[in-house]
Amino acid sequence: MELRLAYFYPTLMNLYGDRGNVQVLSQRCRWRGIDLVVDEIGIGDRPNLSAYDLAFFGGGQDKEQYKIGADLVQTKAVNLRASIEDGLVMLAICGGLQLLGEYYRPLQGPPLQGISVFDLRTEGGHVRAIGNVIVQAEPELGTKLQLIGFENHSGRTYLGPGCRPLGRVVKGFGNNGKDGSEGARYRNCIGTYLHGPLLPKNPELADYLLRLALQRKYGRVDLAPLDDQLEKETREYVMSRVRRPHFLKAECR
Ligand SMILES: NC(=O)CC[C@H](N)C(=O)O
Repeated sequence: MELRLAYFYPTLMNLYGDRGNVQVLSQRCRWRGIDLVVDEIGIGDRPNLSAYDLAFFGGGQDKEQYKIGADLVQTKAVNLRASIEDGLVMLAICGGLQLLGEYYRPLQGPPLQGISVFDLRTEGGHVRAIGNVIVQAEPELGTKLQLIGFENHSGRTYLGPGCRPLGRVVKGFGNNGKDGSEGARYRNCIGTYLHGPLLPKNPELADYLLRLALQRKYGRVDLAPLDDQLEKETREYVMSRVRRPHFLKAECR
């Protein structure tokens, strides 16, 4: 079996080792004899996204978001929106999540237009949300699934009725520090503020994405279980040390 993954802006949108998410998907496929072909999609590229099963879009600082923002809207929005409607499985982290919404208005500088895959809007806040996060995933992802990660963002994201959250914040800040929501979901597209990178610490989520992609492409899912003992020990260690989030001034970006 073969899956193809479109990796958006890998050199610019790669905060806190977000690239590790793609490495985890590749390795978990390899261990199961599935070939994951990764194509890097950069500024100016016009990929035929209907040829892909998965897509990944990492986080970035405001300055990187400004570098790719116009390209995303002008050369990729139509194709990407259509593919997500068609069931493309996508994971977007932090700055990527924000640009899949309607807009991100940073604290300084003009607003960045998003591509409205998600019904959400993001406003820059005066203090950054920084710290470890625990999220209780929504039941569709697994009734007992808790996700862990690290957040560092100025943006406060507010979801509209057209998308659901990825989960509820147990510890940390999440989308906006007020309504308890974290991340967003629309069809097979998941967005989250969790860096870390996310998937090495949350292998269940990696397999959830692979299952969706295999189901869509082959109509069946055959994912052999893996030995995740090391990942489980890492999670337990991190969870035992998660404290309340702390905040720095926005100028410290
Ligand atoms: N960690 C990130 O991807 C940051 C996203 C955005 N620049 C913000 O500060 O909100």
